[in-house]
Amino acid sequence: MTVSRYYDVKRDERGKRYLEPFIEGSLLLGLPLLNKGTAFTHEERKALKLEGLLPPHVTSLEEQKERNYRRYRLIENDLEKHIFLRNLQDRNEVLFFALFADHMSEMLPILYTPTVGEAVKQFSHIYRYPRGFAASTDNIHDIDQALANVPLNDVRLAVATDSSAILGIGDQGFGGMAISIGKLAIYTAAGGLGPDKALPIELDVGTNRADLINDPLYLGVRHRRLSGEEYYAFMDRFVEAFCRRYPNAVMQWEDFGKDTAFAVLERYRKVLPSFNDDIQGTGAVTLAGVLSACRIKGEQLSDQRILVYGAGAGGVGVAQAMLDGLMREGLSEAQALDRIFVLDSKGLLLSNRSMEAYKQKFAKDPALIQNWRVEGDAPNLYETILNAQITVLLGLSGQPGSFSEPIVQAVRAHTDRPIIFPLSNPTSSSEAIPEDILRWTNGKALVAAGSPFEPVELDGQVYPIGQGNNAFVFPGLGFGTVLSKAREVSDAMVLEAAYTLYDYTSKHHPERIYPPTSELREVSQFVASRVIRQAMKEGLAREERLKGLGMEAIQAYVAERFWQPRYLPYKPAVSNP
Ligand SMILES: NC(=O)c1ccc[n+]([C@@H]2O[C@H](COP(=O)([O-])OP(=O)(O)OC[C@H]3O[C@@H](n4cnc5c(N)ncnc54)[C@H](O)[C@@H]3O)[C@@H](O)[C@H]2O)c1
Ligand SMILES: O=C(O)C[C@H](O)C(=O)O
Ligand SMILES: [Mn+2]
Repeated sequence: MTVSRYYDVKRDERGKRYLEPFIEGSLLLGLPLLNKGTAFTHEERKALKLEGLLPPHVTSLEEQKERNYRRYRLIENDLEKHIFLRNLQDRNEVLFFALFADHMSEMLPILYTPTVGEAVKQFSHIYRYPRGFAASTDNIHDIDQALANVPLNDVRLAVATDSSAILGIGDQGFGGMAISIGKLAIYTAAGGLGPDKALPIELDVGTNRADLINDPLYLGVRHRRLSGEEYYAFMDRFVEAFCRRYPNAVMQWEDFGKDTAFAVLERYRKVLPSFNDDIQGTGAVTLAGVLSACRIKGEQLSDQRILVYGAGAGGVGVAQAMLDGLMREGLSEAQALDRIFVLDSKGLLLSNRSMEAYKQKFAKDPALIQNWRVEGDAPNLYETILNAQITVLLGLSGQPGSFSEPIVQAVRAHTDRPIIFPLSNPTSSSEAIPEDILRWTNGKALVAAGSPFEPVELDGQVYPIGQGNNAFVFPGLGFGTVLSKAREVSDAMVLEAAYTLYDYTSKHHPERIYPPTSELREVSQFVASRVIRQAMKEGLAREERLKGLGMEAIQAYVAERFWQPRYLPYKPAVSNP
């Protein structure tokens, strides 16, 4: 099997990798995985029939980066910057990833949250060039044929969304493809996954947005979303065909709304190694951050009383992670549940009202609130904070501004150093602005947010704002699963990712809640290594080469396989005289 229909990656006598293309001339310049642009050497130009098609001067990768970075810096609008970088990715992937790697913290908010949210919304209007795989109600009946058209033969990790709950901006129809593309760009830039091993996928089952369907430029199928049996018939067909085409691939489910997220995860997690980023990745990243905040406070997680605001994929995933963390500190499940309070749009979850199955574990016995002072049927956010003496407030509601000053002061009534994480994305959905929380609490609150925020200056002191985003977990979790060839992504592997992030932060940044995003690559390598070790411990790893390796050897194994943005030399199959 070759890596792609259009080329293969081989090793020479000395073990050095090179590209063997099956196409030549201008076709090569049109494929972003093969194109080097002006960096093709004179020898390569001759051998590949590129002479005359490129300017005479051969440019180095460094010079190409410089040329593009200069243009990039002249663009003022973030969405235009996103479009510029995406165009570069669609022209020349090595150059794109080399540039991204050099400017990780600067470009992350452009390629990923929050600007990717705008790219999702505008997808059909800013569209330029195809990328990834579009499964839809138009091709699901010939899905094997459609998948056979994908030129990549060795996909190891796919990110798929049905676009029903993109970030906090809801149903986005076909536009969700931009999220799958964005997540995979991080997998390559920070997670070590080769771009030829990655496949972004949009599962276009329709949209319930009339404005999209009525937009003449809209690129998705024009009907309401499939639901119920029809939806799962679509998903079953897709998953079966995907496993036939890519039997070695791991799947990351992304931005499925609460009505499908839990069901899809459970339905397929033993069919193919897979995880839901919003449930599991978010749970892990939040647990790591709350543990770090506790360390800064000089307290234990079990000293806290935790409120999770929002009970969808993110909220329930976070509540479960808190439960796991509390039990690791020695609490029984019942004791741990006593410290966790989950609210949805109707208020505190109470077991005497009907609710979706995935919420039920966190619902409280109504007897608990008998002596609470409450005005409506169920305690609201403010009432729960006061009555339950909350010390940790976690926002996964997508409700901007819901952590107002009275809410934050209510938490402060129970602790001098409240832990407050408005985790909803993009920036416009954040439950609060970190600067406000710090001002309201005279800098005492321990704050992290889902979207990036500039450091806050208050009374001469500078507070960096950690980014509590699953980007600190999914690249390492996914790449570790790929490298270990794990049969499944177990709950213990996800939890291991959380403690790895926590350990990394404790060691390298003891004063911070999360590391700076410039260290995403280091974090991801460490997470991948410990996820591999955990998969081995549980007997899930199928990679023979890992047998008997200790932690140091596993780390070396990961580092060696970490994809680097460097041009490989070309050696055409038919040698030229
Ligand atoms: N920081 C991160 O890494 C991260 C990860 C996942 C999700 N999130 C954020 O969490 C938010 C929700 O995403 P999701 O995937 O859980 O979506 P979802 O559709 O699965 O769930 C949304 C939930 O929001 C809650 N909600 C809605 N209105 C509310 C209200 N008025 N009061 C209280 N709760 C209300 C409901 O409980 C609902 O279930 C989004 O803004 C998303 O960006 C952040
Ligand atoms: O995409 C992000 O920035 C994080 C998370 O997956 C989300 O849905 O908000
Ligand atoms: Mn998401």
